[in-house]
Amino acid sequence: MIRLAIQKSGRLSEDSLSLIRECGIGFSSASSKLKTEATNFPLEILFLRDDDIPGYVQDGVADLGIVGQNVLVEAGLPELEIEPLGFSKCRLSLAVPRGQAYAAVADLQGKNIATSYPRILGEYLAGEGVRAQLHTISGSVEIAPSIGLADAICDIVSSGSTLLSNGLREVETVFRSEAVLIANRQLAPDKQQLLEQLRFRMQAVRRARRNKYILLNAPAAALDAVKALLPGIKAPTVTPLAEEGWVSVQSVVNEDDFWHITDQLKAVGAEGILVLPIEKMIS
Ligand SMILES: Nc1ncnc2c1ncn2[C@@H]1O[C@H](COP(=O)(O)OP(=O)(O)OP(=O)(O)O)[C@@H](O)[C@H]1O
Ligand SMILES: O=P(O)(O)OC[C@H]1O[C@H](OP(=O)(O)OP(=O)(O)O)[C@H](O)[C@@H]1O
Ligand SMILES: [Mg+2]
Repeated sequence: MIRLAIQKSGRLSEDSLSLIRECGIGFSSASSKLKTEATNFPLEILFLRDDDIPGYVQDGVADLGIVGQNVLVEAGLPELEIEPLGFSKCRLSLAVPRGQAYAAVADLQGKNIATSYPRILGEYLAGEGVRAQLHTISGSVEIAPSIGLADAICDIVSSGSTLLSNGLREVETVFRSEAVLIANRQLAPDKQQLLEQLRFRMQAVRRARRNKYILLNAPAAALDAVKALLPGIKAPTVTPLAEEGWVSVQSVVNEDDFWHITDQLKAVGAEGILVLPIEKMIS
């Protein structure tokens, strides 16, 4: 049995649970339960505050964890990271009141900065040669300037709407973060094997999420152009259509390139383009 710690409730919870489910692992998740066992994989899930997860994995209380890189690095345990998971992407940024003049990070010299990330911010400012007083607070950091607690803040930003509604302006990106899988460094061989199985499934799920299955019809004369646009995993599948001079092409396309490639496919004469989600993708 391997133990995985995930956030009980917050920004990481839903995506962590869906990732485990998409790995084909079933479990019951009553919101009051702090621990559950998977029904079809030797896995126990612990539901914790995210700040506690790196320490628990380091100490072996949990074998694995899902946590934001911001929390992991702030805990001083970046070496526990083994796999980026592609969700909960955000950044740690410095922000100042909108009306306040700001040209460069040197303007923060001698200022009071409120943050929940004193280690990451401290290292960043030291790298920039700036000395400032850091005030560590554990939440609602964005209100610090308006209540006279600080001249600037450093906190998590995603859409920027929290900064906007608190009259703040983002001025520097200090750190970029996403959710990662972390693991204890001294797992017993049987747990190491379970970790590898889980990691393999997570990679297949992530690869599938990043790609789409594409089917289209094209004039045979345009086949070389279509093949060049859709190289697929190895090569696209090409089958003749019942109509002379036409072929059907099936391939895999990266989600990020999808719209751009579709425009080019239409330009070379492709028709009836169908795009389907992929459930798992094993390379
Ligand atoms: N707005 C956001 N967009 C994307 N990711 C975010 C956002 N806010 C936070 N995150 C990521 O999700 C993690 C958890 O955020 P959340 O706000 O739920 O933490 P928390 O309030 O500290 O939770 P807990 O109660 O578990 O301590 C953060 O550490 C960060 O990695
Ligand atoms: O740039 P935005 O999209 O506005 O996101 C940023 C906000 O999101 C997080 O807080 P969250 O909403 O998770 O609440 P919390 O402070 O209770 O953790 C974070 O602490 C910021 O305040
Ligand atoms: Mg927390």
